Amino acid sequence: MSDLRIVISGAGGRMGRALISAILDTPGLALAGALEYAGSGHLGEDAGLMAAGRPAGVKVTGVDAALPAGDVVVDFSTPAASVGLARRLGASGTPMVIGTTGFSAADLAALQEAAGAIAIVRSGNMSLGVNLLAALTRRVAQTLDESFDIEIVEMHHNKKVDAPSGTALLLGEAAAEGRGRHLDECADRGRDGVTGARKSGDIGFASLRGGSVVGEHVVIFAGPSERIELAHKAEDRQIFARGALAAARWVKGRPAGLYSMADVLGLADF
Ligand SMILES: NC(=O)C1=CN([C@@H]2O[C@H](COP(=O)(O)OP(=O)(O)OC[C@H]3O[C@@H](n4cnc5c(N)ncnc54)[C@H](OP(=O)(O)O)[C@@H]3O)[C@@H](O)[C@H]2O)C=CC1
Ligand SMILES: O=C(O)C1=N[C@H](C(=O)O)C[C@H](O)C1
Repeated sequence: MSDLRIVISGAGGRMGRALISAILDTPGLALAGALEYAGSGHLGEDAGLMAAGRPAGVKVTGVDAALPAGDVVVDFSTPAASVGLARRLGASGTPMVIGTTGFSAADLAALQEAAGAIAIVRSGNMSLGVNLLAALTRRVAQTLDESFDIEIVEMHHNKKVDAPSGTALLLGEAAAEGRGRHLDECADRGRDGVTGARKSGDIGFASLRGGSVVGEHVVIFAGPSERIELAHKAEDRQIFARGALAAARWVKGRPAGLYSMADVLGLADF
């Protein structure tokens, strides 16, 4: 069988480089393109040298040169870039895996629309561990009543630009779903000053930033005289790269639609 040809969008970033390195190390996968924006200082570099210190024979290019050779596009860039790319891929029918976070409600609506034309897997976290944690969070939230307050604490490196993290929101959505609610109705995304007592049923978020932390999340169920904590600690970005590449294999040939990592990992009915 021929190799799956993957185009990486956001190629020069932390995740872009982790993905290129993983593709070069994985039999059955081929790097077909490495995409950056028009003014990027990486344009023209060999993507393999940039990411892994060994040539791949694929240059970092703009969108026009990068897209045509790919079976699947894997995108870890910025919300505006991801939305633009998803719209553009509608014309070729090329499926897409999106790991980017920090989307607005309007961005998410645009991705939903784009998924009318192509298959898209989108997840705020591509790792097996976090997606299992989300399934556990849904179960625990379903089991406990609202005398248990749900708080989600996350910590990331000091270069991260969005908060709460995409993972924290994914976990919050799982908790809200477990309670039969929608996160938009009950999220408390930041406290400062005299905020008043905590509202029962809210799902609270707190974000810490510092150093080189890859990504840590704790879901706290704080009840009367006892507390349950479910936690995940990412030690290496390769866990996200592995998940994204599994999603790339899975999404090729799927009908148009918006899919999650729970679909890819078979956790949807967990
Ligand atoms: N779902 C998951 O499992 C994970 C998701 N993420 C998310 O992925 C995203 C990227 O993270 P990370 O790699 O750490 O961030 P980086 O800032 O290191 O990488 C983003 C890259 O995208 C580039 N870029 C900017 N605009 C465009 C464009 N129009 N087209 C193509 N590339 C563009 C940036 O270039 P420049 O730097 O020059 O602006 C940069 O090289 C974030 O939203 C992050 O939260 C991260 C890890 C795991
Ligand atoms: O920006 C990051 O680094 C990460 N972003 C994702 C998020 O927003 O949750 C996933 C991971 O935690 C790392």
